[in-house]
Order: sequence, then structure tokens, then C-alpha cells
Amino acid sequence: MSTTQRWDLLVLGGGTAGIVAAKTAARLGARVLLVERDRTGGDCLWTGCVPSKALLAAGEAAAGVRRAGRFGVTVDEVRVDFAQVMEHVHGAVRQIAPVDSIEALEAAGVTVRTGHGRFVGEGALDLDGETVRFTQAVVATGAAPAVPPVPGLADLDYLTSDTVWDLTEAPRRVAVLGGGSIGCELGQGLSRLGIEVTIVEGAPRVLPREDASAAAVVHRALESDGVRILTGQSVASVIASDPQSGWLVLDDGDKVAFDRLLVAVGRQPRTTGLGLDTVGVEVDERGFVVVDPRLRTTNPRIWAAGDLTGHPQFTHVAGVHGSLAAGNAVLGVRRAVETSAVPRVTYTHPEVAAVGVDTGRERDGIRILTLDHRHVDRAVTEDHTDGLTRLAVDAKGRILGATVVGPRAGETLGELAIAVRRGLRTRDLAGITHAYPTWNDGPWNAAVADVRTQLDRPATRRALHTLARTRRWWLERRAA
Ligand SMILES: Cc1cc2nc3c(=O)[nH]c(=O)nc-3n(C[C@H](O)[C@H](O)[C@H](O)COP(=O)(O)OP(=O)(O)OC[C@H]3O[C@@H](n4cnc5c(N)ncnc54)[C@H](O)[C@@H]3O)c2cc1C
Ligand SMILES: NC(=O)c1ccc[n+]([C@@H]2O[C@H](COP(=O)([O-])OP(=O)(O)OC[C@H]3O[C@@H](n4cnc5c(N)ncnc54)[C@H](O)[C@@H]3O)[C@@H](O)[C@H]2O)c1
Repeated sequence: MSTTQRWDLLVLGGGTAGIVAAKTAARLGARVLLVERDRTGGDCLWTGCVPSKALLAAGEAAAGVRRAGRFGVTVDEVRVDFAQVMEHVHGAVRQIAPVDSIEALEAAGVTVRTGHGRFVGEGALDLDGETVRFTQAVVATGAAPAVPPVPGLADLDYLTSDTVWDLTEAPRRVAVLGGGSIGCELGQGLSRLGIEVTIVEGAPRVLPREDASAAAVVHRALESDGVRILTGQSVASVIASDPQSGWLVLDDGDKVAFDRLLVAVGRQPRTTGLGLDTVGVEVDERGFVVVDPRLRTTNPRIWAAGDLTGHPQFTHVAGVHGSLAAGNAVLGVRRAVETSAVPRVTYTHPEVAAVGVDTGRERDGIRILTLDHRHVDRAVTEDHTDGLTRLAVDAKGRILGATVVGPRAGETLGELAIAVRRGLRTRDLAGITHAYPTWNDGPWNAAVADVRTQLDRPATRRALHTLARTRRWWLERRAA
């Protein structure tokens, strides 16, 4: 069956990237059809950001009570009702869902169809047997949990970030394969709810993409929550003792017993079965859609947005992509995606927040300013001094990158993202009055320390002292 209507813009995928693209295009006056195979809202709403942060909030409540003794507040026992925790998690999702619903999209002028979409020729998409015609398209089908080719894994009913939310009872022991963002966030959340968690990470440290000193703080925090962490470990095989439990067998022969295994080793683009080759949309060797800086694919009428592009896989990136791709497609403008100041936050406790260039090492023309949170008064008052702020600055003091580790570091990141994006210098940041005592004192104190170091240079110091002496002489002369 074929419909006669030709849509100005077809959006394939109703996650963050697709929703923002569709709404943007409709607002610009385009006739827009969004095709979603499942439920609108995507991974962020249903299985990603929202449920994971809700789980972390429950874990934080339990951990806060357990640690209250250090403030002189004693609570006899922490009891966790896992089913009620999951009800809180699903409740948070339900509360946010209407914003991304079909009704909300239709109210914004977008037509929504539910079904599996596949490109079948230039300007044509097969939607479960019906041919839909379009002038331009945005592909936004996202990414799915990657599963490594470990012998024995396929025989196990393992969990991923897609399915962990279906748990109704707490498993006694959970092994987590992968110590990246998902492994650390969910590993900590589950552990704080009383589950014995072991994280097995192939790289030499958890959060291997973050500044090593930041990852070390998170490592210590996870261990103090009771998480066992094995880094630099490859898994040779999985032995199942029943459909859901068994052992991970590590390369060195050691075994990790689990009642459930959570696989969290990255996310692969959902680009197979979309007929991309039939419309000349190239994918790279890992399956990501090849895009230019304007998010145009190798077919000039087809754009791509979100997780399937190989750009950082975050909701805020997907949203920016959706808006940019739709604007470029509908208006014919040539906006390029900004990549120098993309913020990222891992919502463990403490949080790791970073933006801009790597703060891990000094290199040509880049100095690293480090401020230990023992020197942040808010950290002292909250008894949470194991954290740090690091700024990467150039010779002129311009802030090129930042990493902050501490409670609510994600909230601190906003001003640092502005600093990096706008090319602000440490003296600009130091010159802004910050409310005391806040966590933002971390970057502010680091910037003030840098300005003081500059003022302490011999030539600057000599000039300032000369100025002060001249002023003293002038004042004394007037008084005489
Ligand atoms: C556990 C977890 C926690 C996360 N936490 C955060 C966080 O705190 N902050 C953050 O910024 N990011 C977080 N992320 C990442 C974030 O969820 C993704 O970056 C974001 O959802 C990507 O949006 P997207 O629109 O590109 O893809 P998706 O949200 O995956 O949407 C793609 C949509 O396309 C649909 N689709 C696929 N194929 C077809 C087809 N053939 N036809 C029709 N529809 C199709 C899918 O059903 C889906 O709805 C997290 C991810 C996970 C897994
Ligand atoms: N707070 C957030 O913004 C947030 C939270 C969760 C997820 N996400 C997004 O989702 C993406 C996927 O998360 P993720 O944690 O699955 O991926 P990730 O890339 O962050 O981490 C995967 C980890 O698994 C390790 N690994 C890979 N293969 C392994 C193996 N065979 N054995 C042991 N370790 C192995 C890697 O070294 C890496 O540290 C993230 O990259 C991020 O973009 C974001």
C-alpha cells in the first residue's frame, strides 16, 4: 500500500533526537511524520537517564542514613523494600512520560505513526508494509546495549540497561561487566540498596575515559559502599548454574559468582535493518552513520541525529542534534554541531563532571590547576572532602577544560561549560562574586589561586609594590 501524501520531513525514531527534530521542524512550518516502532521517549526516558537517576536517588537515601553517624545522628537499621524502590523508579518515568508522549507531539503539530520503518528507495520508507513518501528524513534510531562475544554468555539470561528495570526482587549478588558510566552508576545504586555488587572492568581503571584522579575518587567511593572492583580483568567465559546465575571466569582463572549478571560494556548503533544502503547512507566499520559537521549523511536528503552518529552518547547531545538537523533540513541553513564544550556527568556519588579538553595531564601550552576539596568549605561542612576540581588552562589563562568530582558536581559544571565555550580566563571566573559556601567554590578557588600565582610573578610583584610605594608617598605628601 502507498499513501499519496509526501511529508516534508520524515523522522525515524522517537527518542530525544527524533522528538526534538520533529517538534523543531513542525515549529518551522514543515509537514512532519515521526515513525516510532515502540513507545515515544526513547532510552533516556524508559531505560536510561530517568530510571537510573531515580535508582541512584534511592541508593543515596539509604547511604545517607547509614553514614549519618558521623554527624552524631544515629539510625538503628536501614531496611530497603526493593519493590517499593522500583515503584519509585517507575513512578519517576510515569511522571515525565507525558512530555514525550504521542499526544504532546501531535499537539506540537507532528503526525506520529507506530511501526517499524525501513528505507526502500529514494524518498520512500516501508512502514510495516505501507510505503511512506518524504522529501527529507532524519534518522534517529539510537543505540542498544552492546554484548561482548564471551563464551557461555549467550546461554545466560543476563540483564542489560534495557531489562534491569523489570527486576521486582533484589538479587543477592550482582556481577556487572563493564565499569563505565552505566556500570558505576547502577553498580553503586544497587550496592547501596544492599546488593553484593562486583564490577569487572577490562581497562586498568573504572571510568577509563575520565581524568585518572577523578576515576580514583569514584573507585574509593564505590569501595566504601561495599562494591568489589576488579580492574584490568578480561572475562574468559561465563558458566551458568541455572538460567540466571553462575560464575564469570576471569582470564587469570579466578571466578566471580553471581545471581544476576548485568552487561554494561557500551552501546552499539541501531543501524542494521533500516535499509540505509538502499538510500546511499554510509555507516562506518562500527555501524555508526557517517555524518558531516552539519549532521548530513552521505545522502544529501537524509540527516542523522543522536546516539547512532558516533558523537558522545548523551541526551543533551541528542537534543542539540535533533534541533540542528531539523533546522538545517527544513530551512536549508548550514549550522555545524559544536563539539568543543560538550559537558558530561556521571551521576555516582560523588558525581564526576567534565567539559572540554582532557584535564589528566600537563602538555605543551596547557597547565593543569588542581584544587583539592579539603580547601572547599562546603565540602568540609558536609564532611565530603574526597573530591577535586581540575582546570586545564592555556598560557593566557583561558579555561579549555575542567573536571569536577564531588557531590552535585553536575550543577557546578554549568559555569565551566560557559567558560570553555566563551573562552573565559581564570581572572574572569575569579572576578565573579560567588555565593559562599557553595560547591562552585571549587572552580572559583582554583581560578583565584591561579590569579594570585600570576600576581606573585617577580615583575608583576615589583610593579605592584612600586605602585603602592608611590601612592603612600603621594598620600603622605598631601597630609604634610
Ligand atoms: C542506563 C543509562 C543511563 C543513561 N544516563 C544518561 C544521563 O544521565 N544523561 C545523559 O545525557 N544520557 C544518559 N544516557 C544516554 C541517553 O539515554 C542517550 O544518549 C539518548 O537516549 C539517545 O537518544 P536518541 O534519540 O539518539 O536514541 P534513543 O533514545 O535510543 O531513541 C531511538 C528511538 O528509535 C526507535 N527505533 C529504533 N529503530 C527503529 C525503527 N526501525 N523504526 C522506528 N523506530 C525505531 C527506538 O525504539 C527508540 O525509541 C543513559 C543511557 C543509559 C542506557
Ligand atoms: N550519566 C550519563 O550521562 C550516562 C550514564 C550512563 C550511560 N551513559 C551513556 O551510555 C553509554 C554506554 O554506557 P556504558 O557504561 O555501557 O559504556 P561505557 O563506554 O561508558 O563503558 C563501558 C565500559 O566497559 C568496559 N568494557 C568493554 N568491554 C569489556 C569486557 N569485555 N569486559 C570488561 N569490561 C569491558 C570498557 O572499558 C568501559 O569502561 C555511555 O558511554 C554514555 O554515553 C551516560
